[in-house]
Formats: sequence, C-alpha cells, structure tokens
Amino acid sequence: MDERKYAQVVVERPVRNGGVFTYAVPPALVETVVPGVRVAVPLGAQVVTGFVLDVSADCPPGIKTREIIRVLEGKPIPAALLTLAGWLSSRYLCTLLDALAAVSGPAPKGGRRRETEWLWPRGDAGEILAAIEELKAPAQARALSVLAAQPGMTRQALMREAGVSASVVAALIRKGLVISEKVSRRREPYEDVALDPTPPPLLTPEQEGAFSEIDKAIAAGRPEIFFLHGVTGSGKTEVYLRAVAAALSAGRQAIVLVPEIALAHQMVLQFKARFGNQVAVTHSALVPAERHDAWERVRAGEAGVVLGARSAVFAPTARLGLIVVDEEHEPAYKQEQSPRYHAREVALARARLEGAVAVLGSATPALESVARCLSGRYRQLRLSSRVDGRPMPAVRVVDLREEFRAGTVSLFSNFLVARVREKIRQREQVLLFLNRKGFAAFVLCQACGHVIRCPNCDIALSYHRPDTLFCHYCYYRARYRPRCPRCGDERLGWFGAGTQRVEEEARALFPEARIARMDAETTARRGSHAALLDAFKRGEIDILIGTQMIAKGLDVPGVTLVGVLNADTTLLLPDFRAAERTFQLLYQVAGRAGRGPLPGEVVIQSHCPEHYAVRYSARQDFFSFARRELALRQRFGYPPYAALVRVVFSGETEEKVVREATAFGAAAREIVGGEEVLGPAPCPFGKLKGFYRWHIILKGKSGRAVRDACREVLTSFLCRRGSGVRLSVDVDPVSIL
Ligand SMILES: Nc1ncnc2c1ncn2[C@@H]1O[C@H](COP(=O)(O)OP(=O)(O)OP(=O)(O)O)[C@@H](O)[C@H]1O
Ligand SMILES: [Zn+2]
Ligand SMILES: [Zn+2]
Repeated sequence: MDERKYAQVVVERPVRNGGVFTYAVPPALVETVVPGVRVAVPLGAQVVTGFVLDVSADCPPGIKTREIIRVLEGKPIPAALLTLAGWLSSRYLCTLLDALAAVSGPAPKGGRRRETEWLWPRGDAGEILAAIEELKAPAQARALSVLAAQPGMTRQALMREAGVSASVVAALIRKGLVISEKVSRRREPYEDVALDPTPPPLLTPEQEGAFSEIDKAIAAGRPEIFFLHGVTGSGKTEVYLRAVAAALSAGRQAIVLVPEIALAHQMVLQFKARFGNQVAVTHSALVPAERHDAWERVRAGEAGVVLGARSAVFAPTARLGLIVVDEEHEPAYKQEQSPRYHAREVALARARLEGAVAVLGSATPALESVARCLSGRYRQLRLSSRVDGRPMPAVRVVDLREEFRAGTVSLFSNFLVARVREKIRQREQVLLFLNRKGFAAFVLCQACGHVIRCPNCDIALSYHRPDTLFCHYCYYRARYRPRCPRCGDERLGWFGAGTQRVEEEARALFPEARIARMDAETTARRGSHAALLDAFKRGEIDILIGTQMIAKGLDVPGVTLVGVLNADTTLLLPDFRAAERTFQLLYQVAGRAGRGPLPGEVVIQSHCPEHYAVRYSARQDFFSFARRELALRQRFGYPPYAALVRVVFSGETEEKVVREATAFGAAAREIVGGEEVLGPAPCPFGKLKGFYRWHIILKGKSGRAVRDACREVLTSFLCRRGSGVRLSVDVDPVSIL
C-alpha cells in the first residue's frame, strides 16, 4: 500500500486553470508540509513557490506527480484564514493566489527594519545662533537655521526645506555643527505615547443597554452581528472599548478596524490608554518587517487586540472572539487592487467562520446595512443622543444661488463670515470644510442649481468637449448647451476651489484669527496630522481649514462652528452613491460641532439646498434620508436592491480598449439571462497614467446571480493576445471612477 502523502499546491504563477497542482510529499518533509505553508515546487523546467492547500493520501489516478522540493520559512496560514481565502476568491472573483497573498500577511523578509536618521543642531540656542552668523557658506547657514527651528528632521526633509544639496548637510555634520542620530524604528510607533490609564467612565444608560447585549453574546460565545447606530458624539468608541474588554476577559482576542489608521489618532490613544501593550497597532508607517513583528505578537497571543485599517481583518488571531468595524460606511474599507474586497464583508465572513461576535458601528450607516438591519440579519443597537445630553448642532443652509445672483465672488457667504467673526470674538473654535471630492467634468447651473442627469440611470451626466454630455454607466449621450434647461441662465458649468484659496480668503477676512490648513500637502510637510490635531485640541488654532480629512472622527470640544463651503461637489459625482456620500459627509462634518459644554452650530453653503441629501443632513435626520434614498435605489435598480460587478478594460490604445470592451459586452449579453449589461462606456477617470479606461457594469437581482454570470463570461472571454488590454473585475464596487 502506498503510504505517501500528496499535497494540493497553488503555484505562484498565473496559470490558466487556477494553478492548483498535486505534488508528492517526500518522506523527509512529511512533518513540515501542512496546509498553509509556502513551498518550492518544480513546474515545467522551473522552480516556483506556492501555498499548500491540503494534504491527503489520495493520489490522483493517472497523473505522474512530482515532488515538493522544500518548505519555505514562515508560519503556516492558520486553517481559518485558508478557508477565508477560498471564500475571498469566490466572493470577489479573484484568483486563489491573490486571496492567499492577502490573508498570508507580511512576509518575514519583506524589507529591513527601518533605521531613520535624525539630525540635531549642536549646542544651545545661543551657540547655534553664533554658529549661523559665523558660517561663510550661505547654504550651510540656511540649512542650520532651518534645522534650529525644527530639530529632529530627517536628512531628506532638511534638504528639501532648506533647498540645499546633500553635500551641504554633510559639511555641517563634518564640522560638528549638526549631529546625526540613527534611530532604529523597530518599535511600534505608538509605543512611547504617554499612557494615561484613566478609569473608564460610567456608561450612559444607552451605552449600557447596547453594551450589555454585546456582552451577553460574547459571554455565551454566540456569533451575532450587531449594528451600533449612534449619532455623532454618542460615545460609540466607549462601547467598543467595553466590548473588547469583555472579549479579553473571556479569553478571546479582538480585531478593531478603522477606515484609515492615520486618521484614527484619537482612537489609538484611547485603546492604548485602556489596554496598554496588549494592543497591536498596524500602522501604515510600518515597514513589512515591523508589521511582521506585530503579526507575530498577535499569533503568539501576546497582543489581545489588533487595531488597524482594512488589512488587519486578516490578523492571525488564534482565538478570535470579536471584530469591530468602526465607521462601517466608509469607502476606504474597499481594497482597490485585487483582491478587491470590502473589509466589512470579510469581517462578517470571518466572524461567521470563527464563531466571533461582530459589531459594526456608524452614525450614517451604509444603505446596504440599513437593508440588513431591516431584514433582521443585523441586530440594531441605538444610541440616539449625545453623551451628557448635549444637543445636536443647529444647522443653517445658505443658498449659494442667491449669493451668486447678488454678485458675491467670495467663497464665503455674508452669513458665514458673520458667524465666524462672532466665534472668533468669543474665543471659540471654527472648522471650515471644503468638500473637494469634486469631479471636474460635471455640469451644474450656478444660478438655479440644476444638474443634468441620465434618464436611465439617474447619474449626473459628464461634459465632454466640445459639446457632448454623456452617462458613465449606460453611455447615453446628449448635446451640451451652455444654456440651463431649467432657468435659461447662460452659465451652465462650475468648478471648485482648493484649500489654499480658502486659506487666503480666510486670512484676509479674519486677520486676527490663528488659521491652519490641514490637507495632504500640509500634513506631509509639517510633520504630522497628529501634531496639528493636538495643537487644535489645545486651542492654539482658531480656524482649521480642511478637506475630507477633518470630516470624521474628530472630537475637539472647543469647536462650536462648522462651516461647509461647498456642499454639492460630491452630489455631482457620476456615481449612484453620490447622494449617500454627500449626506454622510455633511452629517459627519456637522457632527464635529458642539461636542463640548457649549452648543454647536453649522453653516452649510449649497447650490442645491432643496436636494434631499442636503435637507436631511441639515436636519440630522438619517431615517428620512434612508427612506428616500432606498426608494430611489429600488426604482433605478441599485444596491441594496441589486448587485453590481464592474469590469474595467485598460490599455494604451483606446481603440483596442473599446474593441475588447465591446466584445466582452457582446459575450456578456449572450450569456447572461436576467442580468443587465450596461456599457461599455468610458470610465469617469477615462485616462489614468497614460492608460485609457472603459468599463462595463453587470447588474443582477442578487449578488450570487451576477457573480455567476460574470464568472461564466470570464471563462469564455479572454482579451485578445497582443491587444495590450488589461481586464479587472470589481465585485460590489464602492466607487465607479
Ligand atoms: N459614558 C461616558 N461618559 C462621559 N463621557 C463619555 C462617555 N462615553 C463617551 N464619552 C465622551 O464623549 C465624546 C464622544 O464620544 P465618541 O467620540 O466615542 O463619539 P462617537 O459616537 O464615536 O462619535 P462620532 O461618530 O462623531 O465619532 C468623547 O469625548 C468621549 O470621551
Ligand atoms: Zn439654471
Ligand atoms: Zn445612463
């Protein structure tokens, strides 16, 4: 009898049939070849690596098997995550290999542990000043004075800020005026934050009610899904903290997901203060080797809590008891490369596989989640009021059409200017929000707020030179005329402004205020987002101007006024979620006001004040918004009443891209029965990095139906060789750009 073992191996090489082969396990490797390990195997004339999926005594009949060569370094992928990879590949139509790569976590040798160099000026302030004066070379003097103002810069930062070459810095070090310090950043970035183990606050009755339900499920080991729907400032974080503590005391581990770890500064501090070194933060600043270390702490059970962005959902916890998904509606949970998974969906699949409790939280739930609450799949827990009975902010909408007619050219309406002045006089803080997720090619009438939409899809039409308007979903086309079809104004078309212009205008309007701007540029240059936030929280800044970065999560009690300069840009995105995104943003940003003892107020400037997304966000009325939006989704056949798969074709020659997309569309129309095929149409970002992009949208009644249909088309359709056209598949796309 053949005692040999055989392993199913997915090879790391794109192979047509999915790339799973059977290999014999040589006797010497019987102990180490287990499911989830990486191995080297022969393939044709080459040696390739792969993952072992399964080991058994079954030898496939009639096939001559070759032997596994060796087992590679690294811990095997845990069984639960292997199963999850299988789920990922069928749910997101990606290769098993891509799915395995996602769940396998950082490779042990993925780059060296970081060593960063810091530079310090030598001596006290007087000595440094004297040295600057004595230096003959102006470039050296400039570099030293820049460093004196910001000690601890890296060499690159200093060169950039002072505008000097590497030799200038080297000369300063040689002269002993600058000290170079190598810092090994093996440590976790949050390791040395001052831990202030404040005792947990007494829960409010609503928090208590929500927590006790979660607590019961954890104690009973009952894998329920909870949806914590709490208004802004209602204390959702405290409920997560208690739930995590409950999981830990039940001897289980917890994963807490946030949309972007860099924007979750305040939350990280709270978790560190409560759980100390039991928390592993998977920060985007970590190099792979550091992430690997964090993963090992989790695997070994040293870290009971993992806090991180979407990829933390694959943390190798051995005893998972709880997964929390904060701000579950955030599009950042969607991975935009293969596997194009949504971390919320993965979290739910994983919780189900491992018998863990899931808690999803938001003040503005995704419409998909609303539908699941209604169907009973999620158990809803409500926090309907703010902590300490603080009132929700009062919101006033300013009609920009009237300002336009009155000839206002400023980004600030007269009303907003007056409110900001008043707050500055009272020494309160102001947040100014610029909704920049704009899309240049939209068409809006500045006089009446009219937007031209596709009659089939209800999507804002895009303008294309010289005189075309078209729909990015179904490719409906119409002639563009500068004359507004509603009010007859001749100036149809409008383009947004940047944060810099807002800052300039604000400085001119409010000269006595201390103003700071927070966007990608300023947070890259002046150190960190966190430092700016801390300064704002300490009251060192009167007016903070920012984009989407400041809209969420911010908890600064001194803010009593939030001004939204342009409510509408997200409304004009060619996306069926445009209204939802706008509502969420406005509601969330309004929620930053009045989180302290003083009540908050909000001013929203809009060209379409009668739009339901603007109106309901101004009333902070989520349920009315959801009802209205769900009705529209049902009418036009969008999620949660239908499922979408988007297939993008890209290549350097537009003609070929269109040809392949058209051929795919034809194949899809033949194969799919009840499903709808939209397009091909140009993607809203029709050209990215020199690649032309067109897409086709498959629409179906259920996710399974549309995925099956797409899978079938994909097995019969291959882009022509030599066409140079790439095809990528996005199941449940969150953005159609
Ligand atoms: N039980 C409590 N007693 C006193 N203060 C509390 C309590 N729970 C939470 N807080 C405080 O209330 C504020 C708001 O809480 P938190 O930031 O968790 O709100 P949230 O529901 O997450 O809001 P958002 O959705 O706007 O981010 C925080 O400053 C928090 O420390
Ligand atoms: Zn008009
Ligand atoms: Zn259309």
